[in-house]
Amino acid sequence: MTTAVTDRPEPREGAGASPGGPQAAPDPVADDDLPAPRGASRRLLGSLLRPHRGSVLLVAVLLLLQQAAVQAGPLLIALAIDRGVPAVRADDFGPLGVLAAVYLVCALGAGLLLYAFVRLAARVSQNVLLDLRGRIYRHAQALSLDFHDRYTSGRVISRSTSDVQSLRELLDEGLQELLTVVVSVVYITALLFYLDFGLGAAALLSFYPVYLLTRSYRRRAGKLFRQRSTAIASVIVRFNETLGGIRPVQAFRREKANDSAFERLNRHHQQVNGSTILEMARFVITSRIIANVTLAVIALWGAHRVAAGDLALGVLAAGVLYVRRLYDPLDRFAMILNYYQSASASLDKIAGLLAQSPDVPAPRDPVPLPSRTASMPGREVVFDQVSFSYRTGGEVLPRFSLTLPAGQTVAVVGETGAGKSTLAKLLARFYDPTLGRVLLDGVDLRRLTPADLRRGVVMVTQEAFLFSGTVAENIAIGKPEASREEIERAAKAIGAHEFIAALPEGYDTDVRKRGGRISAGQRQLVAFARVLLADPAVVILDEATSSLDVPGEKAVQDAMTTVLKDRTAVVIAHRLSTVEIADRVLVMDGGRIVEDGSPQELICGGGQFSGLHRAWRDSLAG
Ligand SMILES: Nc1ncnc2c1ncn2[C@@H]1O[C@H](COP(=O)(O)OP(=O)(O)OP(=O)(O)O)[C@@H](O)[C@H]1O
Repeated sequence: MTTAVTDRPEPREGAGASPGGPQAAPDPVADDDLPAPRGASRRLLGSLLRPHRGSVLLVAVLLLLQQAAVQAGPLLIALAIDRGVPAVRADDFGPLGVLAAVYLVCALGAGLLLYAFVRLAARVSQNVLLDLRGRIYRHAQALSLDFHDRYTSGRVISRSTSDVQSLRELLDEGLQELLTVVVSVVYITALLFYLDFGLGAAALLSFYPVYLLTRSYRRRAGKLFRQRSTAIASVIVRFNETLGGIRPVQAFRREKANDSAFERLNRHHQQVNGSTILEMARFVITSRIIANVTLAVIALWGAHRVAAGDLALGVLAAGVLYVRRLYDPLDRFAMILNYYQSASASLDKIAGLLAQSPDVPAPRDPVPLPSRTASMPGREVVFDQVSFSYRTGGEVLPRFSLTLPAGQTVAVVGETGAGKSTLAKLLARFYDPTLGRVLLDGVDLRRLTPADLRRGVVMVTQEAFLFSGTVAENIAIGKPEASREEIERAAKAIGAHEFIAALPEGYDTDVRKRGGRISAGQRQLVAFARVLLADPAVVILDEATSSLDVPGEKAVQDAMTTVLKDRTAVVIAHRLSTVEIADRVLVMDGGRIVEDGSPQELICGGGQFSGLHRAWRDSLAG
């Protein structure tokens, strides 16, 4: 994929219909829930756990052993009451001593096994989350600009933060308890049947209302958890957009309006959250009622049977203990189901994101670019019968063909919305043409490897973007293996060396977020040095519309001339002074190239450009 060495906010969806174009179709990507194929979440979970199969199996074995040790307790107590105590009455301390020793071993063993289980389970879950976060990050980076135009970055952040977090809660806290509950229920029911068939049957019967309750809770809470995850994503999106655009927010005094919009989203999140808590409270209260009724019935019925000599006292004591243990985790079960519901809603959303495929995929059968000698200026660019529509709008560029010979500097001018940036983005392969081909030295851009494309074409957009890191690191993005000498040479050629050397730590100065510590013109210079170092055959420059201060402008203009030299260059020109350095000018209007010629030809030609040029000259004279 082409390196966008600088960045510029893209128009949002819906802003893009061409004048008179057909109405935009509803956009599935505009929703928080991206469509995913059936079973995608399950497959995702499977693929995350598969590398840890061995550990997962060991975790299961540890849990089975640990629960066996824990659940042996009441059985040993029953034996102690019914066999150990009568033996003590007959002065035989042996059986009770043995039972006490076994009890102790079980208690200690259960503790040790729990420790091993928690350690191993934590390691598996941490590795799974590490893998998942990495997958989301890599996938989001690989998705095309078209996707990011429509699915805001806040949503991607929400996927890799709050959604991964709910999965973490399930894996770290919920899953362990869920497995413990399931295993203990199986053990306890079996033990109750072993102790006394009636007790086992009574416990089994009481599961039915619990099952009905759980089913209805899952259904209702599932819906609420989806809503909650969407609501928190909206809060994150709003945060992200506000802070990402903090300059316009403050410039236009949008704080109050933003506050109330945020308040609405925040309140909605609070309400949905409140509903989930209420739903959980309903579950807990009802399950306690079921538990207490079951316990009372078993105790009364058991006492009656003990009195009738039908049941041993120790068995009743163990039965009551087991039934308590059976229902004790029910309170936590609601919480576990919460984790589960919330995590499965999140997993669906993550699977939806990961199911999106890039619109500009890397080729399966790449074609290498013809080799280029140092003396060759740039590469030839051909737009062959190209037309283009954005996915959410009508046709923006009707079919056209265009050849840019190697080494030519082409200025593209035209009214706002004429299609200049779209043309440039097709050349940078941010998008693929709807019809036709874009060729670089005769090779379709779609057939180039990402590395060849990166070396072939670089686009510098209006807002020179600096990543956090040092100035040197920011320049080296153009060529990661570059030495310090190469970096400095590029900066010197661009005319950026003086200001960089004057920074507190020179090239090692951290530019901080978005290069806030250096001026807009200086950022532009760093971005140019980056391109010079990358040395692409074709450079596309989306010239800044904002005027810089006069000395700054001169420095930027000089740097631009250096960057354009000896390569094929496409400049989206907002200043007519830039056009003067071009070999050729393309005038665009409504997505069509309406004039094409050298600056002199067009100035004398009496078309749109000559009018624009006259107006510019007049404004300079005035
Ligand atoms: N991501 C997008 N999705 C849908 N339509 C878009 C998108 N980006 C641009 N458009 C539409 O395509 C048309 C051409 O836009 P483009 O950005 O290429 O114009 P431009 O000449 O570069 O304008 P400017 O000088 O203002 O940057 C416009 O109608 C615009 O609304």
